[in-house]
Formats: sequence, structure tokens, C-alpha cells
Amino acid sequence: MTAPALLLDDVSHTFGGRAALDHLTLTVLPGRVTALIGLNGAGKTTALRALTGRLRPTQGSARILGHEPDGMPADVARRFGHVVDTPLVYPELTVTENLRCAARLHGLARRAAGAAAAAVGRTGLDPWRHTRAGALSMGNRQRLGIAGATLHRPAALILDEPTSALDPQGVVLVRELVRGLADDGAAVLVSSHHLDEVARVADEIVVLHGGRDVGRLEPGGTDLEQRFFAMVLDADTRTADARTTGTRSLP
Ligand SMILES: Nc1ncnc2c1ncn2[C@@H]1O[C@H](COP(=O)(O)OP(=O)(O)OP(=O)(O)O)[C@@H](O)[C@H]1O
Repeated sequence: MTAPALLLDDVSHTFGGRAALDHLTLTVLPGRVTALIGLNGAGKTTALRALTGRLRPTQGSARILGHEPDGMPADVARRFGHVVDTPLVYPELTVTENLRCAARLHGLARRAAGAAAAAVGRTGLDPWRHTRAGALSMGNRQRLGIAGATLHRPAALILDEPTSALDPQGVVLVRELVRGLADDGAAVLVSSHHLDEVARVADEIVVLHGGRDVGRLEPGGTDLEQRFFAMVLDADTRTADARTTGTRSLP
């Protein structure tokens, strides 16, 4: 059996006594794009932060390429890429300089210039390659973050709402980038609100609601939005019923 490249194992997290994640188990296999979708406040970013080690969950564990996110050996860390919260971008450096730094950080010291130039091309940043990152538009800053997180062709990739600020051309470029990495064997976990986009890129869609995995949606078909809302409504109904009967509702 193939081992998951990304794993959240029975993860719960509370902020000030309020549950943000509730016994969430999530696996992403090599070569697969898994999308995490949910309403505002469903727990998507908290899940991705727990997986990247930016947040230590109250309960449960996370693994990236078989290692704890806090204790990844350097050679494993170089096979991982992510954009969660703010992208690692230096505002005083140009786009190209930032990407050369990212290439060096990912162990591509001798190939940094070539990797940076290729990443500029892949993400449509050519007109801005000599622009300081701090002077970029929000969408181009998002492109730069994604370019830096993917230029080393990671084996495991986590992107939190990667297309939130992108124009239609950027959405297509990111879709092709993500799909291409997965087709080359990468495990990709992406959170999104854009159901149409998710349907185009994901192999599997996990619905998060109230910090819980409430079910999977097939990416195919035209009624994804309808199926999403039906799943969320059903989860709410079961939670309300469980409260009435004093039991814990199951996903
Ligand atoms: N640092 C924090 N302190 C307190 N509560 C937090 C913190 N971060 C998140 N939360 C709470 O945890 C819950 C899940 O938030 P999270 O940001 O993970 O949701 P999300 O699904 O990513 O939402 P969105 O789609 O709006 O980005 C929310 O109720 C949120 O208010």
C-alpha cells in the first residue's frame, strides 16, 4: 500500500475552548490533488497550519513525507513546498532575486538562476521580474509565493487558497502547475472556496464543516455546489439531532 505523503491523524484543536478542528484525519497520496473545501471558519487554514507545523494541535499528529513537520531533516524539507498564511517573500528584493533565494533554500544553489527564470515563466511573472516584491499587486504577490513554493518541483505541496487573488489567466496557470506536479507524482493539498476550480483540478474533495470531515464529493458533474450545500446541511441536521438526543454525531 502506498504511504500517504501528507497526513493529519485524528487532529483536534481548540482556540480558547472553542473547537476549530474536531478529530480530523486526512491523507494525501503521491500523485493526487486533494482539495479541502468549507465555509468561512470551517477550519481549513487551521488544518493546513497544523500540517505545516505552524500550529501545534491540541491533539493528534501530522506527518509530511513521513516526518513530523517540526523535525523534518533538511533533505526532506527540500522536497516540500507550501504557501500557508503569508508567502515567504522579501519585499525589498525583486521577483527574480526572491526566486533565486527560494531556489537556494530548496537546495538548488548551482541551478538557482535557471530555476528562478523557469518559475517566472511558469507563473506569468515575466513583465515584473525586475520589480520589487513589495511593489507587486496582490495577485502577483500570490503568484510569486506559489512560484517560490514550487520551483523545486516538491514531492509534497500545500497551498492555502492559492487562487484567491488571481485573475483568470493566473487561475489557469496555477491549475496547470498543480496538475503537472501531481502528474509527476507530487501529493498536493489545496484549500479553496472556488468549487468550479476545485472540480477542475482535484482528484478528491474533502468537505470540512465545523472543524470536522463531513464527507467527500466527486469532482465530476455539474451540481457540485448543490451537493456541497446538501452535505453541509445534512451535517448541521445530524449535529442538532445529536444535541437533542445527547449523543455525538458521526460524519
Ligand atoms: N488564531 C486564532 N485565534 C482564535 N481563533 C482562531 C484563530 N485562528 C482561527 N480561529 C478560529 O478557528 C476557526 C477555524 O478558522 P480557520 O481560519 O481555520 O477557517 P477557514 O476554513 O480557513 O476559514 P476561511 O474560509 O474564512 O479562511 C474559526 O472559528 C476561527 O475564528
